[in-house]
Amino acid sequence: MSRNSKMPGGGGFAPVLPATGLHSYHNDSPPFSGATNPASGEPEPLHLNGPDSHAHGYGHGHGHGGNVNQAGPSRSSSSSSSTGAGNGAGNGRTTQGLLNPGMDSNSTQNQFNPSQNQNDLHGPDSDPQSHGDPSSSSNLNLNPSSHVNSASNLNPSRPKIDRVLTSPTDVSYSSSRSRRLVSGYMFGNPPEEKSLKNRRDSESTVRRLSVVGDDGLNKDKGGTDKESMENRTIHGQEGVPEDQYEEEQADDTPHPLRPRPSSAHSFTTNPTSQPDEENLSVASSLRNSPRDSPLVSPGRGLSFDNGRYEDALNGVTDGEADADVRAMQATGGGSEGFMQGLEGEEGRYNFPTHRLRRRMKDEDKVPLVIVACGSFSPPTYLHLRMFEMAKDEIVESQTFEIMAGYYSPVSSYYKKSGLAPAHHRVRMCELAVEHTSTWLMVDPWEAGQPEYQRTAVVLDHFDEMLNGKDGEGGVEMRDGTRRKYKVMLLAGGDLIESFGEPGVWSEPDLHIILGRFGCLIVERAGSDVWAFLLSHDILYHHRRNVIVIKQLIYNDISSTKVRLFVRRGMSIKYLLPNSVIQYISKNLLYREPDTKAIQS
Ligand SMILES: Nc1ncnc2c1ncn2[C@@H]1O[C@H](COP(=O)(O)OP(=O)(O)OP(=O)(O)O)[C@@H](O)[C@H]1O
Ligand SMILES: O=C(O)c1ccc[n+]([C@@H]2O[C@H](COP(=O)([O-])O)[C@@H](O)[C@H]2O)c1
Repeated sequence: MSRNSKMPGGGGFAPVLPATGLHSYHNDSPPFSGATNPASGEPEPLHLNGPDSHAHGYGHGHGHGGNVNQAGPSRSSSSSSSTGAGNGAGNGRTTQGLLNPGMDSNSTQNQFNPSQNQNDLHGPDSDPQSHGDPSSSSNLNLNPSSHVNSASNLNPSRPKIDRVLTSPTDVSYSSSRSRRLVSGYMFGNPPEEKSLKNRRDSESTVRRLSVVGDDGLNKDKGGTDKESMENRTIHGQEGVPEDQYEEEQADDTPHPLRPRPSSAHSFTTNPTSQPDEENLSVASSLRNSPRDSPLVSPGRGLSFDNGRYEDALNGVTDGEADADVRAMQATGGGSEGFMQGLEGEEGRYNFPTHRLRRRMKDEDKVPLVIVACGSFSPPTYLHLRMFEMAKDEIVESQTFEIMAGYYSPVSSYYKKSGLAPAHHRVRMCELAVEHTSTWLMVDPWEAGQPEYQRTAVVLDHFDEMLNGKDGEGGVEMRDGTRRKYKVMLLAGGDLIESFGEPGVWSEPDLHIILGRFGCLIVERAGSDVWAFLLSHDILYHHRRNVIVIKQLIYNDISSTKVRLFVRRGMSIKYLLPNSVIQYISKNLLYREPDTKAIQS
């Protein structure tokens, strides 16, 4: 890989590929590698289809009270991946109008803000401070509850989910994502006929509580003045991102779960420092003799002696081969209560922030949070590697600074063969990252929803959790101002190729995902990402908000095959973390044919 020359403001120019005028961070790569505007991380202005083009695709179905007419002209045009932006551009109408003919196209409540459209299609402003302006979110009416409403209205005539699949085996399903159409979803799954209100009410309370934290500046707690708002930080949980550990330790407040110096062992959690002898001895005792190690307490999860480093989620670990002693652990009861749908405090949703960095090392860059949506049934080393590959690419680009990464396992209502129940998949993802990563976390929100949530909704949820409303969230800059986290979707090439499958994704959602958020795409053997990017109009349109990641060492561990191995009694060791293997074994997962695998 070649390092790109640095742009003013800390960004990097990717070399221009002569034939196309597009950019790549790799000299040997086809031309899609996220030549984003370095200041904001957003694409530079695009004028593919003239000024009217943005009318298409943005007035989408989200947040509508009304129904989306999928049979309308927009759907038929969007059913082909190659007609996306192009077709819509010509008609000069908003998709909102097209999708919902009964609605007044001037209705601001249900319409996209034209300035947002402008931003998305013609490149958002280059001011990092205004990036991800909350107004755009509110104008887009993308809050999760409105999405849920719109999701439930996308196709009111769709049948209810049949949660017991009568489908072929995983293998046949995973061989092509188009098979998912066979399994019955279009634009996600049909909603359950449950009232979301109670859950949502408590959820929004929880959200306020968990995101703002207990600095007393929460509106609900009386801190509503401007100064208070400006000083707000996201302190959902007590965890301190790894690289802030030393810094924040300066105040002498011991972190309840962070390793504390003791007479027995002392080591630093600063990942940038070289491991000292003590670090090495702790780490090596973990690696060499897991069961005897003071770090490992079978049945209780990883725990340092004298409670110095506990697994608050009480996970199963058996000497994770690659356990990282610097890994911050979540506090509280984890996601278990929430995933079980318990009432009250026990079932409270907490947005995990224990590894979220809240300050930047290089404020010229754009603070980035990476979100991977998927089934993770089970999570494998490939899923962990995806994030590391993305990290390398991001570092190379010099445009962004990674603040955290999240898995968002899909709920049990996603109609795909081979899904273990959502609570198991959340727990497996937690186990996979708990001791092996210093920057990855698992958000149980999507998995715990009582109906399927589309990816655009999920990304919007992250945006809200991270950046809050009314400007209280985001990253604190040295001058006291706040900058919004940019949220990007991390996905494999095969998932991206499903963008082109008729009826799977809604075109307006793709504009949201690619335009407002952005995508990191990991190449996957068997899918030609480059060709697809060129052929898909919406992807091409947002190409500067898309970063393609080359797999320099190909890894094609497949969850489908892992499930089959389990069923056939074959070894799955070294394909996924030990803790996950043990969890699968303890909970007897994947023993049955997949037709029986989906239960809540
Ligand atoms: N080998 C791979 N290379 C690149 N991306 C991958 C690979 N495997 C999975 N992904 C990506 O990981 C995310 C989650 O994938 P998923 O949980 O479906 O894993 P999977 O191994 O493909 O599972 P399954 O076999 O059940 O389809 C998706 O974005 C998917 O594209
Ligand atoms: O938002 C949509 O319309 C949509 C359509 C198809 C798939 N998705 C998401 O894509 C992900 C696919 O995951 P997987 O495991 O099937 O690769 C999962 O998170 C789904 O919710 C999302």
